Amino acid sequence: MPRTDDRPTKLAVESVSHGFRSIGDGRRPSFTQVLSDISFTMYEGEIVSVVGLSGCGKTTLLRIVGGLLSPDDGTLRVAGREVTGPGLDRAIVFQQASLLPWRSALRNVEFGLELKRVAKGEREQKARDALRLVGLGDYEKYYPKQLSGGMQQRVGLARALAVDPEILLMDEPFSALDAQTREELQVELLDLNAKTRKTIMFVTHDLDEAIYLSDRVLVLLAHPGRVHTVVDVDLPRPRANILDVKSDPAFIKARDIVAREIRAGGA
Ligand SMILES: Nc1ncnc2c1ncn2[C@@H]1O[C@H](COP(=O)(O)OP(=O)(O)OP(=O)(O)O)[C@@H](O)[C@H]1O
Repeated sequence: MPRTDDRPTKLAVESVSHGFRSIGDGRRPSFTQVLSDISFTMYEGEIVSVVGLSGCGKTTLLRIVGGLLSPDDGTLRVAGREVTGPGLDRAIVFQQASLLPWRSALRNVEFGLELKRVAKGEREQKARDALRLVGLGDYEKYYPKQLSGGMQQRVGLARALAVDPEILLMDEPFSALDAQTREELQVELLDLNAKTRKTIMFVTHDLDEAIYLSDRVLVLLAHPGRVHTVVDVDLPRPRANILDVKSDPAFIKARDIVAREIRAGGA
């Protein structure tokens, strides 16, 4: 169960269940229960990773929290308010940045602010600040095709941050990047979290990434997806560089526990 905490609750997921109906190829329609009775809480400034075997429902859960899917049952609260659909209080970063190719980096970051109807001058300022925050202050005029994969993902992150969401939802955001760029972005995400105190839900397959980034790791079991356990990561913040952290006994212990819990459920 999630530990209690003095910090304000940013996200409360209460008894969420969801299934998909498929209208198969001439056969009888079927229903698959994908998530069952999921409950957890995230506190302000926390990074919580969601891990579990492929198909256990991590992305489905993130899409429900993002309001892209309506759960069959259960309730979601963001900063105490019940939410039933998408909103600018939650921003999602996917594996691909999906930038608009005809817009510069700055204009891409402005996109969410346009939806929020922020006036032009303020929009540009906020977009510039967000680009600076992700280390791309000098690249505002560049178009997506002129940027590397890592830089495009940074622009996607800036676009999400610019609207100043309560919660950042990240679905394997670094998994398409090479190992070195991935590590750079992990370090930058921790730095960003320290500067902005954003609450971050982070879906990943990579246990090292989950432990390095997170305060807690939510382990889901499959068929149907359900919360098996929540593992606390007992590493201080700010975190040292990845190599030092990975050799820290607390890192090794947390990684072992998470790996064991995933296997225990998958057996
Ligand atoms: N739109 C959909 N229609 C029908 N079934 C779906 C749909 N989306 C997901 N599923 C099924 O729900 C289950 C969970 O999928 P989901 O993508 O959430 O899992 P995941 O844990 O994120 O997987 P992975 O780790 O492989 O990305 C899978 O069995 C998948 O086939």
